[in-house]
Amino acid sequence: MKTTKAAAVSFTGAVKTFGEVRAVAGLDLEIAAGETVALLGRNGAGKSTSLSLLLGLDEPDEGHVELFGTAPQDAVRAGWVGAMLQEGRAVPRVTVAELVSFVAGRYPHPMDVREALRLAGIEELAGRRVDKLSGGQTQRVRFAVALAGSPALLVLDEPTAALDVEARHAFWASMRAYARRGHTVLFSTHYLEEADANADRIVVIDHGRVVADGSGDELRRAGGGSLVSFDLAGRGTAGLELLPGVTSVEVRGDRARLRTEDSDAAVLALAAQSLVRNLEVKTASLDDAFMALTAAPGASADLDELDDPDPLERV
Ligand SMILES: Nc1ncnc2c1ncn2[C@@H]1O[C@H](COP(=O)(O)OP(=O)(O)OP(=O)(O)O)[C@@H](O)[C@H]1O
Repeated sequence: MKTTKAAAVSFTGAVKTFGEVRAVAGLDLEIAAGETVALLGRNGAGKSTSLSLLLGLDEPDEGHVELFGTAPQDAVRAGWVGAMLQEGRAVPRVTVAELVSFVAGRYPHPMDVREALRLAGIEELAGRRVDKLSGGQTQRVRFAVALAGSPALLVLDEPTAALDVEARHAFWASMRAYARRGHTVLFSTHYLEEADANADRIVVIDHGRVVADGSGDELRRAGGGSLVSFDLAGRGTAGLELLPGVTSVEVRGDRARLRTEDSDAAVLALAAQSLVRNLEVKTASLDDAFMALTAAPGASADLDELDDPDPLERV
């Protein structure tokens, strides 16, 4: 039964196992109605499986998943949910407008078809056959299909994966416009900057459970702290892990980098040991924080990768 108080999305101890693999391993997550939430995680972290549970495409082995206080299948059947998934075969021989109209017709309070095409940026494709489109065009048709029912909850699995830069900007502008109307949006992505710019909240999952949940700034603080780099000039690394606030020590060639929660105290301690050659202090990026939050215990990060991230910070 739908109540105004119920969360839009609620995972309680959800588990989904495939043979030996615990794809979702005790997921607890609540998303309030009206929130826009990004789901981040490395390849295989469990994002798509979590979205399948949420959409009622799969059942959890343990725990519960609810949408608006009811079972996912019931919420989907009631027309409260629209989804854009990574896969899905194109329907042959129908036009874009026919497909979007067909989907809209299955919802109780659909969006005007032209409005859905406009929001997805594909008005000019209305008369084109859906099985004759490019990858990016197909992706935007999927977005129009997800919007067609004017759903209270919009679920988007890697929505910008095949889009060029201009299409990405247009997509996020439309997504935000839709969210501003009071709808709940949950999207998964590998693009940290896109998550930071377009979500109220970022949920990081790793090995099938939530490892961080907050705004981009909160994640930077939780996972990153500050990075203090300097030349070792032949000196060893013994004792560096004991300096104030230091949570990790990485060494590449003759250069060391400390991740620390107290960069001022760490720098003073380094100065006392005359270890301030080519000293550099910077706040961790969201990319750094993400890698720290999802790194396997004992894994060492590649300094080149951290110092020269992809402009879009894809993870
Ligand atoms: N149907 C399935 N059968 C067997 N294993 C599966 C199945 N679906 C997912 N898995 C495994 O479960 C784990 C989680 O996969 P999932 O697709 O949910 O991750 P993801 O975070 O969406 O990854 P990506 O970013 O690569 O899309 C992986 O180890 C994957 O190989």
